[in-house]
Amino acid sequence: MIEIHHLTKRYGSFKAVDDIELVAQSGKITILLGPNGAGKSTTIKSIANLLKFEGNIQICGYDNGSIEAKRCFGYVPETPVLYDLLTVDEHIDFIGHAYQVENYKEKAQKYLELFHLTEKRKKMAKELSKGMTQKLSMLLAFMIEPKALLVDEPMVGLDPASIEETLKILRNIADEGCAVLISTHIIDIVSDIFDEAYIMKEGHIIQRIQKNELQEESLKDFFFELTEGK
Ligand SMILES: Nc1ncnc2c1ncn2[C@@H]1O[C@H](COP(=O)(O)OP(=O)(O)OP(=O)(O)O)[C@@H](O)[C@H]1O
Repeated sequence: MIEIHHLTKRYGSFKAVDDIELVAQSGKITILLGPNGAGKSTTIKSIANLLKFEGNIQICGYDNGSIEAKRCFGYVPETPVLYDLLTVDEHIDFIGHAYQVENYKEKAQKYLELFHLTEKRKKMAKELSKGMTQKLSMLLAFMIEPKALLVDEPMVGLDPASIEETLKILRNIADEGCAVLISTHIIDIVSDIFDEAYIMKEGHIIQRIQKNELQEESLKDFFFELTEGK
């Protein structure tokens, strides 16, 4: 579970995120939706403890700055952070050892196949296409079998088949008990798989809604009503 209480992030005097509350439950896909500049990435980076912030964030019951929290969450950033000169296999070895993942090669193999990266294993990160680097970045976060998963704009740069595969994987990961939190502004892609949505605008959470509360209305219509078509 990921719990955020009274999260505020200021850049100078500007509040990019203003006193938000959010809970991403284990076994569920929670989405953070909002127009450009709403504060989604700032929220995700605060959860990943990459930014200084005010408030309290717990991951799996631990303060997000603690080593215990770091061991239990995976993070897929908006722009993949890889080592240009390491191969796909070397990235897998590095993360497998750093997180002390048992049988990490087997776990990675499953995602290499699902993402059609098997024949790229000996390629350096700098030799991969943009979509392939995104897939490698996801593979590295998924193979540690996280209890909480932060995914920032995961579908940018992926082809339609890869988007479908990624959505299936995210659903499976949630069904195995992980708290999956996805930040995105592309509503169509997540409208089928989300369990709960938080809608963010100008640094505030303006609405929280469960999928079964939407009834006839689509998530997109609901979102546009709240954000005035942004
Ligand atoms: N390093 C920074 N310094 C100053 N302001 C920043 C910084 N990073 C983000 N901001 C501002 O904070 C606000 C929220 O930005 P953030 O990147 O969190 O939005 P977002 O919802 O992820 O947007 P997008 O969908 O465009 O990625 C924006 O007004 C942005 O200009």
